[in-house]
Amino acid sequence: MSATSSASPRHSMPRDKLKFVLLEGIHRGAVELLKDDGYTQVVTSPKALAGDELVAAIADAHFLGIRSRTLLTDEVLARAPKLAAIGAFCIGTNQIDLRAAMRRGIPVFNAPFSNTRSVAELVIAEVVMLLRGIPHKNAALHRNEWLKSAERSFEVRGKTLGIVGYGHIGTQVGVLAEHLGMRVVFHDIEAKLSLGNARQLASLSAVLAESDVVTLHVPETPATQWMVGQAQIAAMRPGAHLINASRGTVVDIEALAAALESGHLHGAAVDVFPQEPKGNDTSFRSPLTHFDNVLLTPHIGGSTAEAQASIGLEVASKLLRYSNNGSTATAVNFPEVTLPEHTGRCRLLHIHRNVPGVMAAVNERFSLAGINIAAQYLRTNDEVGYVVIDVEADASQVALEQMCSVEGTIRCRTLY
Ligand SMILES: NC(=O)c1ccc[n+]([C@@H]2O[C@H](COP(=O)([O-])OP(=O)(O)OC[C@H]3O[C@@H](n4cnc5c(N)ncnc54)[C@H](O)[C@@H]3O)[C@@H](O)[C@H]2O)c1
Ligand SMILES: O=C(O)[C@H](O)COP(=O)(O)O
Repeated sequence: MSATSSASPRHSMPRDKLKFVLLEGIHRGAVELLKDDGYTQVVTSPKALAGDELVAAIADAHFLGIRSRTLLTDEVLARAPKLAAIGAFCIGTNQIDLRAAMRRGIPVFNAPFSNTRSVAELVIAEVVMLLRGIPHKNAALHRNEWLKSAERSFEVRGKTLGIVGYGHIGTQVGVLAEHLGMRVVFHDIEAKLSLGNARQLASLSAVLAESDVVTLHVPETPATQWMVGQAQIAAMRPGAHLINASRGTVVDIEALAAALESGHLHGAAVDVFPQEPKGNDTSFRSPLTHFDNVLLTPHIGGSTAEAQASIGLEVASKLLRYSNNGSTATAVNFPEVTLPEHTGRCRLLHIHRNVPGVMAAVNERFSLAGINIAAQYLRTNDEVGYVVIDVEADASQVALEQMCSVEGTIRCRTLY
């Protein structure tokens, strides 16, 4: 495969010349899958990189794998000219400038539900722990203080769980909570099919007012940034608990700390933070470390053996499929083209600006050069078009040159 600009069309590169860079301790199963498929150049790092270190690491990478902590801005992408695709080995893709990647002709793939169950199980465990007051009692006992008491210790049965963001994780949490006998209410910006006896309420404030525990499962977007601040926490029931395993920017930590300090909230569980360390060798600071009644976890909602193994295979497979076959199915920022095998033919991939005349120019050039198009697949969005063309193998060089020199080309490459 080669990812080229219109100025320098090239033929396919052998798999062992293509470089994968996998950051943030991506599961070894991904590395094995890539190597088994002939991609021998796989460079790994256990932590997230930033600044010059990141730029140096991806300067000659064809494929990049990250998790939630590597920030891929347009400036960073501009310094990775060979980058053909990005794999987010997680659910969230807010750490990537998706539009910038699309404009550079780089599809982004993720694992939309491989760690869903892991997050849901952690949240359910936290609901039980918080309602029993375990974080506080556990911390006290570690200090040799014996707090045998039923004060502020409750069963979850019959209590109300408020879910904000009723998507993959939110629905799983709701189902598990009902199995424990909880009442489930939720808020989502979309009308959602309620599972079990869950009820969608009209507003966030209605959920806050009705819930003994509120758990957040929204993505990071402009609308969810700091969506739970002083006013929203004040609207929660006195003695309620807050759980955040979504993104650190969803909750105003200072407001949460103030509500814990005043006793308005009886506890919280927080897995994600506005600033998170890049690796395990960096120390962590937060106003929340001061509170015994707060369960703090280092963004490990999705960090189980099962989830990481599954994510490793899922996202590596998507990158392989794009590299070997051209398929962009399930890409989160790109026109999705699902393709059959192309045995015996040459496959040309062309990513272009979606402006009038590009496809006409491609087809006209092929026609003038006498190249027969065996199959053609096209998908576009507002800005970008992705066309895949199968031609007879002996026409591949001319076809690639014709296609890559069309005005509006962002990237083009060929597969065999
Ligand atoms: N802690 C972890 O390790 C961990 C693991 C996986 C995912 N996450 C985070 O959890 C988030 C949710 O994951 P998911 O798989 O359930 O996503 P999802 O896309 O399936 O569900 C998100 C839901 O939030 C809703 N939503 C969006 N904006 C909203 C708003 N402003 N108000 C109310 N609802 C809104 C959406 O309509 C959707 O139903 C991810 O985006 C990721 O940031 C964290
Ligand atoms: O978006 C996600 O899937 C979670 O936040 C997990 O991210 P991680 O892979 O960095 O743990």
